[in-house]
Amino acid sequence: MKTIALFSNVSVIKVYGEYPLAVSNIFTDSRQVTPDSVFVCIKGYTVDGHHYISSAIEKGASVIVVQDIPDQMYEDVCYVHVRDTERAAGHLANKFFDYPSTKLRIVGVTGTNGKTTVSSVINSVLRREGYKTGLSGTIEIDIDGEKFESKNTTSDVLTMQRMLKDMVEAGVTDVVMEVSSHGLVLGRLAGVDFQNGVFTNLTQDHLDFHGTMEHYKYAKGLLFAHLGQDLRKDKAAIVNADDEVSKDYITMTSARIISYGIKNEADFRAENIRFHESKTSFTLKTNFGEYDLDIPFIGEFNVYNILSVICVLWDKGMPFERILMHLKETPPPSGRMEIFQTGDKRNVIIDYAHTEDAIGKVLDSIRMFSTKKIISIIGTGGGRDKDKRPKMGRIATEKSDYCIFTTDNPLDEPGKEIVDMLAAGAIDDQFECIPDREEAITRAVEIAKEGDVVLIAGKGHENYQLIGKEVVPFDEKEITLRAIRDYPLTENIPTT
Ligand SMILES: CC(=O)N[C@H]1[C@@H](OP(=O)(O)OP(=O)(O)OC[C@H]2O[C@@H](n3ccc(=O)[nH]c3=O)[C@H](O)[C@@H]2O)O[C@H](CO)[C@@H](O)[C@@H]1O[C@H](C)C(=O)N[C@@H](C)C(=O)N[C@H](CCC(=O)O)C(=O)O
Ligand SMILES: Nc1ncnc2c1ncn2[C@@H]1O[C@H](COP(=O)(O)OP(=O)(O)OP(=O)(O)O)[C@@H](O)[C@H]1O
Ligand SMILES: N[C@H](CCC[C@H](N)C(=O)O)C(=O)O
Ligand SMILES: [Mg+2]
Repeated sequence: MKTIALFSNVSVIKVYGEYPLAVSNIFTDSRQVTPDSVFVCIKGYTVDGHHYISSAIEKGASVIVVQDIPDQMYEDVCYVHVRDTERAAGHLANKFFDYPSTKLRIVGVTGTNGKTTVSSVINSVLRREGYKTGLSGTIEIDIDGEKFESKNTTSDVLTMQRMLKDMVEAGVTDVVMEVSSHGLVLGRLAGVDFQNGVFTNLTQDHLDFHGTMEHYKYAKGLLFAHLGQDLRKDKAAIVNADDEVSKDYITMTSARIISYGIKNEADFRAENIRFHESKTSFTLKTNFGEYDLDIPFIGEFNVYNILSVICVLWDKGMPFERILMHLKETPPPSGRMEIFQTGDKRNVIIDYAHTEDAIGKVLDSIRMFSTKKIISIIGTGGGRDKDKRPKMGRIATEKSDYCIFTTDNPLDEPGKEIVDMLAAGAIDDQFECIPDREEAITRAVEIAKEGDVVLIAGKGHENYQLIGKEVVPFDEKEITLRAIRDYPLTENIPTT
């Protein structure tokens, strides 16, 4: 692309040297740089991209975008000084990849919990119906069935625009994207033209990053601001009528509003909900009729998730009977309330709950069909929102019969510190602390009796533990099966 054209929308303070006629690519990571490309220096939380200018030039970068003017400048290299390199990266990426989001119908899903579940189900139903789709979120990036690793729930602005361009080239028409609060405030979604914004819920998480719930609420609201005020584009915000915060989000957009809920009045409302061991039934009330529905999901929270899915699919114009037909047969994504078939009479559930709200709701759901004891394994990540730890410990002890507090990606934080903070919230002494997660799982299986439920919370689909700087392979299913073999039930006396 012509360099002058590429920079036409960027607020440039000064250009040192001359723009080369054209550039071949853009990067924010020096390790990926290829010849004749643009390298944008981003000041990160860990390092400053300006430190990698030499390395980017060695790899052939011909334009360097800086926020701080370097002491030494090489001849033959063009330096572009801007006020904010992160913002510039958003403009450059959109321009370079030719505004791919405007060629796609994009659904953005935000909220503290439920984003992966909702996005995955929307994507699966659209595919079953024959749409060519793209999915991006916590578990993976999936372009019409081809899967790629996803480093973040919402990718950095360059990965985002490159991914959307790849989706356009693959013939994708509809995209479902998880939108994290970090993604919204860190400019990762700059320029993304959403057709739908979905709000699941807002409860405590990520206060290490956002500081207060008010800032966290505002961050998620930015998705609805992204939907914009241009009424020539047909856009809809899909909000949870039972979450107070929806009122604030409605004021942030002029898009059409579609609401769903269970308690309050809503366009799509679930009534007469019946919970079963491996499915949930309810009556869906709409302005155009009532429908009975069975979904292969457990828990009231999943009724909310599926209601939001219905709103999106309906807004896309999918025939209603077909939506309902597909939903009967579309399972949850991996590691979300997954009943792990071990062949043993101890029941094991693998779930991704890592907030107070999710743990409480998951335990309530299990309690609804479980007549024996619930043993929960609860952990949190190192360095993250420390304030949520005692709250997670409290709700877990309140709603389980026994808890084992452990680690879940401790990073550089000592495991003991993490488990002690979880235990600080315990309401009784029915718990123990085992920082080593493998030992914690083994212990839970060892003490569980026939019919008991072992809930392994926090990691869901993750097949690793982040310890220090290491990514240690960690397979909860393998560990569980080993524990079942090492501690067979016959040695246990069944609970009465
Ligand atoms: C706090 C945070 O968001 N950090 C993100 C940030 O990392 P960072 O600021 O540490 O980056 P850095 O390592 O300092 O690097 C700065 C710059 O130097 C460049 N660099 C670095 C090294 C090098 O050799 N050469 C080089 O050019 C980097 O490419 C980068 O441009 O930029 C990285 C690249 O975009 C992100 O992957 C990283 O996410 C980390 C992994 C992370 O854990 N983020 C979490 C907090 C997060 O964003 N979570 C949300 C989910 C929340 C939810 O689910 O609700 C998410 O969307 O994932
Ligand atoms: N609507 C909901 N309300 C409360 N808890 C939920 C809801 N949906 C799912 N959960 C719980 O939260 C966990 C995470 O769900 P999911 O992965 O769908 O959310 P997410 O928003 O994508 O999370 P993350 O931000 O960590 O990627 C689930 O395993 C379940 O325990
Ligand atoms: N999206 C969540 C993932 C948490 C997953 C859990 N396994 C942990 O590491 O705490 C976050 O960024 O906090
Ligand atoms: Mg997710």
